[in-house]
Amino acid sequence: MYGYYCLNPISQVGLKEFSKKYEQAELAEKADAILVRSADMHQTELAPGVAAVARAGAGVNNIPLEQLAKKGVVVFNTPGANANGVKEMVLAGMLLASRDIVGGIEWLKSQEPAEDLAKKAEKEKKKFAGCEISGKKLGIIGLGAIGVKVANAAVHLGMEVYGYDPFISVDAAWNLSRSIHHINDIAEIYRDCDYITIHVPLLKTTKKMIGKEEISHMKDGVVLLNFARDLLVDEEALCEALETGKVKKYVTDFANPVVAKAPNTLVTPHLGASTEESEDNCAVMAVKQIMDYLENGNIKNSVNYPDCDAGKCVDAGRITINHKNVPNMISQFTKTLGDAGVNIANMTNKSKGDYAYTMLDVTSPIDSQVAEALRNIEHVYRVRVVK
Ligand SMILES: NC(=O)c1ccc[n+]([C@@H]2O[C@H](COP(=O)([O-])OP(=O)(O)OC[C@H]3O[C@@H](n4cnc5c(N)ncnc54)[C@H](O)[C@@H]3O)[C@@H](O)[C@H]2O)c1
Ligand SMILES: O=C(O)[C@H](O)COP(=O)(O)O
Repeated sequence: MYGYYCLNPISQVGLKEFSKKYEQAELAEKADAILVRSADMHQTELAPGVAAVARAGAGVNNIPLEQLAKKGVVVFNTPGANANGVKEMVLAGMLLASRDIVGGIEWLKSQEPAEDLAKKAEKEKKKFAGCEISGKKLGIIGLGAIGVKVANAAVHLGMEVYGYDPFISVDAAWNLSRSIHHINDIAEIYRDCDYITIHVPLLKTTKKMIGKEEISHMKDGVVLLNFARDLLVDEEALCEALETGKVKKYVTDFANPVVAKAPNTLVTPHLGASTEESEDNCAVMAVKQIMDYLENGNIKNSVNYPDCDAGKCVDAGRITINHKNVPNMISQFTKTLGDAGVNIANMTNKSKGDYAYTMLDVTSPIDSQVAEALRNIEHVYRVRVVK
């Protein structure tokens, strides 16, 4: 039996994908795999039995990826599974920033339901008027799963769309509508766009990427949307720009004390992926990835180890090794197996940055002594006898 533990509530549709070989552990220490959404895992000490963490979602800044990689814990996410949910929120955000729809609704709620209400509303409506998004210029920073969907939808809404992503994937590029202007210099987005939306991961290199300098290059009255992570924006600089009207509206999915008291800000409580569909999609993908990893050792959509797929094991045994990406590891593995008289039928080795993963299918069952000998090799983080 395998055990899983959920650090956040995870969609039942996803959890039902677990086969009979799985049960929900009462304690995280008893689990082979952890499922998580936005819970902060940076201070969480995982038990040695935990082999995998699956983030049912995209952003992994809540997970200590390096630290877990060094313990041989593979961290997965679910790329694209909640992208449509976020896209719809971004479109709603642009519309809410363009006319004072929220203000209008609140005004009406505050009125007595008197006979002359319709007349009064006609008189007041100019206070809540605004502009249309059709014909306006939208700049998208980050053309991944979400950025591409926002770009294509905005084209259909009549916007002129400018996209910037120096690391765009081939898949994302293929999915992008041909009418999107591909921008190589982000300054063009700041200079020309009426609406700017950010869809990049929070990394050391992207933290506060929108600061005082960047805002100063933006058009007066720009609308800034942030459905990615709050720390991407220097919110002190942003508040100044909101006060002066340089930024007309800031639409963000991330509540914090700074934006909560800032003027001209529309804050939603991290709702981007909170739809039935996105929650189900993410959970299903996360669960499938965990099962394939625990049962077969295959890695798909990991963010700290390379993807590696050897299919189902048809030989007598399969052993997987998480290790540092340094010279002379494979020769030590093959020597250890060779010395123990174990014949290798198939071998796959992949690396990602400092970390590597080796899958070995062997023609005789692996005993615990051989596994222990592999564990004792320097720079080996984890050895699993999968079969
Ligand atoms: N509000 C929500 O509920 C919600 C939901 C999903 C994702 N997110 C956030 O949105 C982010 C993006 O999600 P995604 O699914 O599109 O991820 P993704 O990995 O598919 O796309 C991210 C894109 O950003 C690009 N990028 C990285 N650094 C860049 C830079 N400096 N400049 C321009 N582009 C850069 C990458 O090349 C990639 O194409 C996530 O990391 C997460 O933080 C928020
Ligand atoms: O990165 C993500 O996928 C989103 O921020 C969604 O987070 P959530 O799963 O906690 O809603």
